[in-house]
Amino acid sequence: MPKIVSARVIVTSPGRNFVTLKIECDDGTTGVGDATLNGRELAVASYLADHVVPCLIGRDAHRIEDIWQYLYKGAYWRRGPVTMTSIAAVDMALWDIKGKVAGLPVYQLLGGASREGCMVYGHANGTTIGDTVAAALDYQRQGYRAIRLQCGVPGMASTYGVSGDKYFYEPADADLPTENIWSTARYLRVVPELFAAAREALGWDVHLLHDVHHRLTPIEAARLGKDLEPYRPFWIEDATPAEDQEAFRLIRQHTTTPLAVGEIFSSVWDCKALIENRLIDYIRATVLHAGGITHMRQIASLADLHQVRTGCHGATDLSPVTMAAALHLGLAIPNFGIQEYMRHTPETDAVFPHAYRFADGMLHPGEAPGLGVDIDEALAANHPYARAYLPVNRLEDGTMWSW
Ligand SMILES: O=C(O)[C@@H](O)[C@@H](O)[C@H](O)[C@H](O)CO
Ligand SMILES: [Mg+2]
Repeated sequence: MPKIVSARVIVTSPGRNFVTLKIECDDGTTGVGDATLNGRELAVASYLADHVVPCLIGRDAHRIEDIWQYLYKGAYWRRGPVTMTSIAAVDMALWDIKGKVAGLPVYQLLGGASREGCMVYGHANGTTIGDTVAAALDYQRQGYRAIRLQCGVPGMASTYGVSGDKYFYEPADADLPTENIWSTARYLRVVPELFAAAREALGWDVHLLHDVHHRLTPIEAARLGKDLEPYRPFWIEDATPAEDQEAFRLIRQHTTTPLAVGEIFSSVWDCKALIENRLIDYIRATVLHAGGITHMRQIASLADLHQVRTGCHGATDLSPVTMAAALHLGLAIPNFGIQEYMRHTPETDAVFPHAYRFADGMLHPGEAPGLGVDIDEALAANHPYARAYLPVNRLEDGTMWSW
């Protein structure tokens, strides 16, 4: 059995900050796990290096479930994004090792392929509705079957999801949090206009999605859901702050627009009520912040019992290691829905060479043994960490709001 002899935490910043755990066994096999928590990276780096790594040395790398339980129950202070992201990094690395030792891609260890590939959604954004629709047409031309639409709000200097760059969106943007100003009234007027223009230009054979990004009250979210029904969105995401699980019941009572939530969830306990009461249609938790492949598979199984499908988070602050692990899981589970694919920059891809490939609107993890991704440590060393924060949001009167 492969015994763990070392585990290193690698912090690198090829355009944005990433934290990666690399585990090495006595037979030379290595495995990688993503440990990136956007805006709080060093908390996880320390949790791993100072508290988890000492407990890993000497353990049997094949005992993934036992190590998961040891780190989860052994922490005493269970759950939360720092703990579960740290456990996730160990878990991903151990699945990577197991696949390499078996000579199989991880999806084969999870039951084999349940589909030809994982449908992904691209990110069309623009300052105006016209710019956003033009970007969406470009994604459609590239073969994307699903496209997220985010546009500027007239009268607002900035909003979530709209960047100066057509293809790459990076929310962590400053050494201290940028302060944004928000107006729900202005926003609620522009999104239905955006979807009407998009349907007019793109037609009906493409899925259109939108991320509300935690900013509406339940009744405002119900309003948006109703207003978008004529345009058949694939989903609206994070319609209201996710921890208020009961709020989704109110939204459900008013609209048939599908609801997605969960990228900030870190365990099954955060979403159990939402899933069991069928208050959502897609669960957005993913392997990085929700405890790795081992725990995300549990969440997906619970979701499957209630006809909830996965729609895993896949923003640029989740490294290619997470994308690879999510695709192996997404290929294998019965209730895969869609995978977010906010493409990384070439600079990031160079540090994280990977086997997954885009074709025909889908990503496939590839056939390399393990996860099919690695970290180029020499290149990683060229990109020193630079503190960066996600923005904060205030209403026009200065009230602190969700970003
Ligand atoms: O759906 C999404 O991709 C967003 O919610 C993310 O861009 C999110 O803002 C970032 O991952 C936060 O770090
Ligand atoms: Mg989101």
